[in-house]
Amino acid sequence: MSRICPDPVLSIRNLRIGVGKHNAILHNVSFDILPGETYGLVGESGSGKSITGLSVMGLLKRPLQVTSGEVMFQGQDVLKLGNRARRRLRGDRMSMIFQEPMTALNPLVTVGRQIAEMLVVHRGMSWPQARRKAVEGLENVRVPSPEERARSYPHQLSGGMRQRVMIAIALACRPDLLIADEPTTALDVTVQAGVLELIAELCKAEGTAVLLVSHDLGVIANMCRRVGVMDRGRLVEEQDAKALFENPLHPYTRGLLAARPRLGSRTLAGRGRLTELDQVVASEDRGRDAPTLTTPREACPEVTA
Ligand SMILES: Nc1ncnc2c1ncn2[C@@H]1O[C@H](COP(=O)(O)OP(=O)(O)OP(=O)(O)O)[C@@H](O)[C@H]1O
Repeated sequence: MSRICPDPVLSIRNLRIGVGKHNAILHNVSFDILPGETYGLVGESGSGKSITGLSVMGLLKRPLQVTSGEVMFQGQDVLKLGNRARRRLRGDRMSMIFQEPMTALNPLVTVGRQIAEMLVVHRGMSWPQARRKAVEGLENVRVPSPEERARSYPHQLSGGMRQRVMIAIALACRPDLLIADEPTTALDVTVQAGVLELIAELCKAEGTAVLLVSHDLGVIANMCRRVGVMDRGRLVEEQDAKALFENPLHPYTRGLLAARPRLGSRTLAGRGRLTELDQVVASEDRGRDAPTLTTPREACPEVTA
């Protein structure tokens, strides 16, 4: 029996990004994301994860620019679209959650209005209708007292609540692709797991594909079906998450895995994020040494400098 493989929602082909036209910092990156799939991009700081996500959204800022390649979104090369067409896609069929919601939220506008605005702009709803939907959106992301919170300004909410608002904005128009760039890195460990679970649950319910950018292998292991590993602007390995953690092929990936925090002799990757966080919190409670961290290159000398 033959299986029908759906067309990818996102297909990046030989993407190169440079500082200006010549100084390449992303080199021929290619990967696909299938509808409803959560794909993880992992790698050290500066490896090129964020600029990959930003280029899909059309949010790269000068001096960075795409110098060659294709970013096919639902069969259309978004790099060939004009600014207006890209703005129409953003927030509607593709959206993004950033690490620090305060930089993405408008501090002068209530959160309810910021959610409603997406529905007015992209769905043509009236303001009263969009406002009702915004309250529903806040309820969906489990913001308590959503009616009241809709009238709050971002600074009146906690970091975790602000990130939930960002998720409500990003998912308001039921996008086909969500790019989540380190969505929980800025949050307390106690709220990180809840926010990740929320993203996973809502995207699963809507069939939204997710590009999850993270340096945290525990997060990637818990959330993603497939994983791409980035090292200095190159995608050096791509595997199913389970296979990657059990049998990493590239020396850099082996280094990355060896460099992850360890508690005692047990490794953390491949186990639930909640379990990992529980262990970290428990070890801190007991006043043990914090997990030791090394860089992948220190941990795995095979990796070339
Ligand atoms: N505005 C910019 N001008 C010049 N170089 C930049 C700019 N923004 C990013 N870069 C460079 O692009 C490379 C990739 O950066 P990117 O932010 O994508 O890394 P990352 O893997 O997401 O790391 P992090 O998790 O720290 O953000 C880095 O070498 C960085 O110095």
